[in-house]
Amino acid sequence: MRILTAAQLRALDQATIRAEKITSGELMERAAKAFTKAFTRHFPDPERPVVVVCGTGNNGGDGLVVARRLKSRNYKVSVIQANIGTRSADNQDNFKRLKGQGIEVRQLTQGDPWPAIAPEAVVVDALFGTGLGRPVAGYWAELIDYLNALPNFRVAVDLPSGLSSDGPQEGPCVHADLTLCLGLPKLALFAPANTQLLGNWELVTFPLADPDRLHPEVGGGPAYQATLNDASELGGLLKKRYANDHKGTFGHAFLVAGAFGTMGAAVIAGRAVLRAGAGLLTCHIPRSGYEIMQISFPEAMCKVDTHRYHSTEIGDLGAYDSIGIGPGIGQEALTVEAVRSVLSRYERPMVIDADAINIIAAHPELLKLIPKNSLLTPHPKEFARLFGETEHDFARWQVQREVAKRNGLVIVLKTGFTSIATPGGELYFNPTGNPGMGTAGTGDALTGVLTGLLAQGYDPVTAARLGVYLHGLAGDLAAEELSQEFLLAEDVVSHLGQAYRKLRE
Ligand SMILES: NC(=O)C1=CN([C@@H]2O[C@H](COP(=O)(O)OP(=O)(O)OC[C@H]3O[C@@H](n4cnc5c(N)ncnc54)[C@H](O)[C@@H]3O)[C@@H](O)[C@H]2O)[C@H](O)CC1
Ligand SMILES: [K+]
Repeated sequence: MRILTAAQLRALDQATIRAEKITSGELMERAAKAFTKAFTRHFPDPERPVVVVCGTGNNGGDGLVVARRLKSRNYKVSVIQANIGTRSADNQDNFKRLKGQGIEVRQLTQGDPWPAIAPEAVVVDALFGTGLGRPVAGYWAELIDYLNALPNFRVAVDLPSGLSSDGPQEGPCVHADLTLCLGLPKLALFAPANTQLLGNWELVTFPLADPDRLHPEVGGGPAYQATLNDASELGGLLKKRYANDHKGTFGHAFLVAGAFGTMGAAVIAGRAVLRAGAGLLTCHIPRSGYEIMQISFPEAMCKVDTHRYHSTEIGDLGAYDSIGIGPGIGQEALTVEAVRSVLSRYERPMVIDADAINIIAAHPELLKLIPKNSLLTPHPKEFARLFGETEHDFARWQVQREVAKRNGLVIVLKTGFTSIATPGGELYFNPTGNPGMGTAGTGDALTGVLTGLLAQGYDPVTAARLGVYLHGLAGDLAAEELSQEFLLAEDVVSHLGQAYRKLRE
């Protein structure tokens, strides 16, 4: 599913109107109908009052249609009409259509005292959407502050009013508890800095033209800025398994992980390699980790380092279909040389994580040695160490894209909505995962999953998109069953099976 800028969304609306020979009013009706359906799912009790706060653009127009539709379902709905500027045509039409419906409308003009809102009412925020042209100021900014100070549950239409859809946040913004985003996702939904403003967000879909056909109309560049990975597309990327397939078919993975005191990282990542479906796994570990590995994870083969506590000399790599390097390896001088040697000798895409990333950050000349199309999986701090600090989420995505393209790498930036930048310049966002996965070892599990997918012959971009999705979905299924608080990395790994099953459905 494509992620569009506000300008691209406007062009898409026009393309839809032309292609389907409908009016803009009919498109607004579609959007508001889909919103109302989602809203009534969240708030099924029509007795609970709903106050729709409408602006004068099309976001306000949506709000007016929502009010009319809720009324027809017998909801106790009223409207506060904020007279911000000139009404859009569809706002005007729908304002007229409210007459005679028995809906109370209160007018709010600059300077008026704040309207009273019963504390149990759900406030529907329809002041501004994607048409926001500048930060909200003056009286209307104070209205936003007033709404934010109320105890009411706030549901945003499309976006919380005041939110910048395509760039860093400036100015006041409604703090929504729930955002029902219309049509297609906007970049702002994925920015960690916006988490508090958006509350939970959901996408409310309705038929729109195909954005991939927009190109000529938005003038140059791709007609979308990023893509949200969805199950229907990813499910189709899963490889089929055939009756005569065997261990060899699914690849031999090699994992360089663990050191004295961090052997758990090797165990977790190793399990994830095989649970993701690789045929064979060899782990390179320091001598003191040998028993730990063999006892806790008998399915793995072990290559033991000459050093008791660290990995220092890594042997022949020719036999392996994929390599994962980094979890728990530490940053000893001898380990730095071991990493350097693996990067220079291996010629296929590999997975680079954790301490291997920190080693590369401390020795930037290593960046050039990374085999093309390898996967790097930094979290934000590791990303900053590698590629520098950025001012905001949007600048970081820009840097992520540039470094992925320039170095021919797949960069997996691990956040709430993990982003994946590809050597071809694409940016993908992942929708699965939950805060319960913020626990020791889940990153090691991701490294294992990605290494396991590469071993099976998935191309690196597909491996990244699928691996991040499956890992997050496994975490979601585990949290559903066990609660977020209880979750351990091993629960994520042990739910990979259900995640595969669900994705294949
Ligand atoms: N395909 C869809 O998803 C559809 C979504 N729709 C909704 O339309 C809005 C966008 O509507 P638009 O009229 O372009 O803009 P807004 O209503 O967001 O607000 C614009 C309005 O406000 C003025 N304005 C802008 N910034 C400020 C400011 N800082 N202070 C004061 N006034 C400001 C501006 O001049 C306009 O008058 C989208 O979000 C959806 O909710 C449609 O229903 C069609 C289908
Ligand atoms: K809004």
